[in-house]
Amino acid sequence: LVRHFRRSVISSLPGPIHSSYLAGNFKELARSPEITDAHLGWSAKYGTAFKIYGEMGVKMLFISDPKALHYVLDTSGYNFPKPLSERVGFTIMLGPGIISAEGQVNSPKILNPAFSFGALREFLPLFRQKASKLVNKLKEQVDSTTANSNVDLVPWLSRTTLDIIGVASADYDFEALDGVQNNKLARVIIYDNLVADALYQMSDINIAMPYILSKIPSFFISILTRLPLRTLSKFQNYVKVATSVAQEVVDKQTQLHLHGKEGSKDLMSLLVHANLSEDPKTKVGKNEVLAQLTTFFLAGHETTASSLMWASYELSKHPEWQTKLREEITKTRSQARERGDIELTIADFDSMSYLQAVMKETLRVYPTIPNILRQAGKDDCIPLSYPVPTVNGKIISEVPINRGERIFISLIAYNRLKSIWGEDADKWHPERFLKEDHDGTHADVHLGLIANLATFSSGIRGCIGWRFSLLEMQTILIELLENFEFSPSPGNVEIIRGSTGVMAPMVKGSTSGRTQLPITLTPL
Ligand code: HEM
Repeated sequence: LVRHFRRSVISSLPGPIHSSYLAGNFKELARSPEITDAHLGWSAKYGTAFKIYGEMGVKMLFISDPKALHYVLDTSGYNFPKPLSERVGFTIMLGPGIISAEGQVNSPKILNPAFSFGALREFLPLFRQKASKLVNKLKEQVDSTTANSNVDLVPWLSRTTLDIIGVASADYDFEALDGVQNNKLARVIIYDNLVADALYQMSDINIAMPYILSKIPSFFISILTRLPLRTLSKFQNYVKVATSVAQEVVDKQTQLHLHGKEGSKDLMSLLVHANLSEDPKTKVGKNEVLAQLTTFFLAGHETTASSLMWASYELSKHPEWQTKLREEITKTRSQARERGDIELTIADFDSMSYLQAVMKETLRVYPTIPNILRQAGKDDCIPLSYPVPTVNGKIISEVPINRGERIFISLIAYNRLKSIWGEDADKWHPERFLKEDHDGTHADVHLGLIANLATFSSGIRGCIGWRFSLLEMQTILIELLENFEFSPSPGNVEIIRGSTGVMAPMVKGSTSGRTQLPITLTPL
């Protein structure tokens, strides 16, 4: 109660009104036609730090200010944990894995070696193998009379990244590219359009549920999560099926380890090894192992697939960039052959400036996770790059925050700041990463895991899989560009950034709630 009635500086900031007491401004965030609408509309009106309402009237600080993001995520990361409400939400969606973990869990440090440079190099053949399978499957779709095909790329890219994360994380092939019906988990994730279907325009009670659950003793949580709410039950079904698949994999890997066979160098092997460890510093419990897998299956595929969809979409509208990329690929391949390499290496990818520019610009304009939440672990003061006015007209250059108050970090709004990216920040314009004036490098504050972008978050809880994802996307994109010309779908099909939890493409006017990206592919 004392905390509830304490003076809050956040209360004195201006901000949007909310149309639902239960869901607060999360309703506007979840129900806008496009997932970017509320973020960018409010930011244009109120700037880079303002007040929004969370569930049940609780005030929160909305930030896209560079210094504030740097302070919360990098400088003082340990003082700003993920709020319990968010951890409860992730636990419902993915099981109690690394994303929802806080405090003393061993898996993050155990998993780091699997994402080291050396380990990632080992994944390149897997990426290539699945990318070429994707190309073959897409070629089968080509219409022999028109010599091209109008394909919905969503299921194909999702299947590819799901197959990759299955093998990489658990040495388990979903074989989703061969047909989702073959595998029960692939069916739940892709055929049922899991994430989009559950999160598209959620009801107020579904939005508020993780917050409500975080306020009650954990004993009641398991009872309440059995309520027949559609979103809850979709994800619970996912967790159930994913855990049973994870159980199969863990048993197999455990046997391999017990019989002295190392198993493969995938994430699962590292976790199983840690599960069998006697050392409490490195021991990872069985449930934690299962939960990490259910997390990786979803966190590691949907995000990467969506980013690839947006890259394909932008390239279909920019044939000049397709030409630049193809020329660069041909040149880099011939250099690799001259050195005696059959395939491109990570160093080759890094040397391809057009490819890098297209990837970075796509990640900037389309951060597939639009926002993240944090909570002040103690009373603190968040510095700002750009001072903001309170409702009384006082200008403040830092925001004092009370322990327990929540912070809504808009990755979308930060990635579009004109002060960092220039006046054309709203446009997909990869040239910016070829010049130094608008590529973000001149910014006062440096943030993020790559190119000053907030897309993968930043600091101690930044995305563990960012390099993995980048290499995977580059391999797939190269393979696609060498085999197909991309062009927009015929007719007046307008693609929007769907409000589906992650930023995924949808066809404007479609009421199906399904993510879709129809594109014309012409084999080369
Ligand atoms: C374009 C692709 C991706 C994007 C945009 C992305 C974005 C993010 C973001 C923003 C976070 C921070 C979440 C938060 O703080 O609440 C995160 C965390 C995480 N990501 Fe990714 N991610 C991508 C790909 C991947 C891949 C491929 C993997 C696995 C191989 C992965 C695994 C994780 C995990 C396990 C965490 C939790 C880390 C922690 O809490 O310590 N991500 N990701």
